[in-house]
Amino acid sequence: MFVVCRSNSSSFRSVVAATRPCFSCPRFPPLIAIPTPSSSIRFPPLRSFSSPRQITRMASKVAQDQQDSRLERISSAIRVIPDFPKPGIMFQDITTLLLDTKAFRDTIDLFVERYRDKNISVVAGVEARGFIFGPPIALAIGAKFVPMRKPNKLPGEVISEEYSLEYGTDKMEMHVGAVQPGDRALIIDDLIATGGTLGAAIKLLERVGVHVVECACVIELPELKGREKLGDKSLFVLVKGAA
Ligand SMILES: O=P(O)(O)OC[C@H]1O[C@H](OP(=O)(O)OP(=O)(O)O)[C@H](O)[C@@H]1O
Ligand SMILES: Nc1ncnc2[nH]cnc12
Repeated sequence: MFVVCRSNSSSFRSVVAATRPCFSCPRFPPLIAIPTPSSSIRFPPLRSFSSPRQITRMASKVAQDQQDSRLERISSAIRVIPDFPKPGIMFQDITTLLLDTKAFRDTIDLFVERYRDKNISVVAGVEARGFIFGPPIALAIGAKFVPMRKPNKLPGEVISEEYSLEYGTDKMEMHVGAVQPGDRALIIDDLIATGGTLGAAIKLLERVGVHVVECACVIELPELKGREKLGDKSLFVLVKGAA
C-alpha cells in the first residue's frame, strides 16, 4: 500500500512507499530505552543556520515528516480482507482505523487542515462510511452535513441517481431542500474504487446548482481508475490500496 496525500488538481503530494499486509493491523514494537551513563552521552555539534531560508526549509521538512508519519499510521491501521464480500475483492476495512484513536484523529485533522479555509458550506457524506468521516469534518470547518443515502431510507422528498459499483449497482438519494443553489460542497467517502459512487454524488449535487469544490476519500484503489469517472472534479486521497 502507498501512503499518499494526493489531489489531481494540485501539486500537494507526499508519497512514502509502505506495505500493508492482509488481515493484520501491524504496530511497530515499542522502542526500548537503554540507560546510558551520563558521561558517555555525546551530543551532535550545533548547526548554525546562515539564512532564514535554511530555517524555513528545516521547518517545512519537519512539517512534511510529521505529515508522512500520520499517513503511515493511517495506512497501517486499515485492514485488508481478501475475498470479501465476494471472491476477488480485496476489502479495505476502515473499522480498524476507527479503533486507533490517533490514526482516526489524524485522518480527520488532515481533511480539516485542507478544507478549513476553502469556504465550504456543505459536507456531503456518502452512505455508509462517508457518515463516519463527514460529520466531524463538517463540524470542524463550520459546514452543514448532508447525508447521501441508499434508496428508500430518507423520509422526505428526494432526488436520486443510479450508479454502478465494483460489485453491483445501486441508487443514491438526497433530500430536496438539504442544499441550495450556490452552496459549495465537499463530498466525502471512505474509498473510491470504480468512481461510480462519487460520480453519482457529484451529479446529484450539481443537478440542484451546488458547486462541488472537491471529493475526498481516505483510500483510493487506483487500478480501478475511479478518477476517470469524476470528469474535471478534483479528488483528494490520503492512501492508496490494491484492488
Ligand atoms: O468507487 P465505487 O466503485 O463506486 O465504490 C466505492 C463505494 O463502495 C463502498 O460502499 P458500498 O457501496 O460497499 O456501500 P456501504 O458503505 O454501504 O457498505 C465505499 O464505501 C464507497 O462508497
Ligand atoms: N475493495 C473495496 N474495499 C472496501 N470498500 C469497497 N468498495 C468498493 N470496493 C471496495
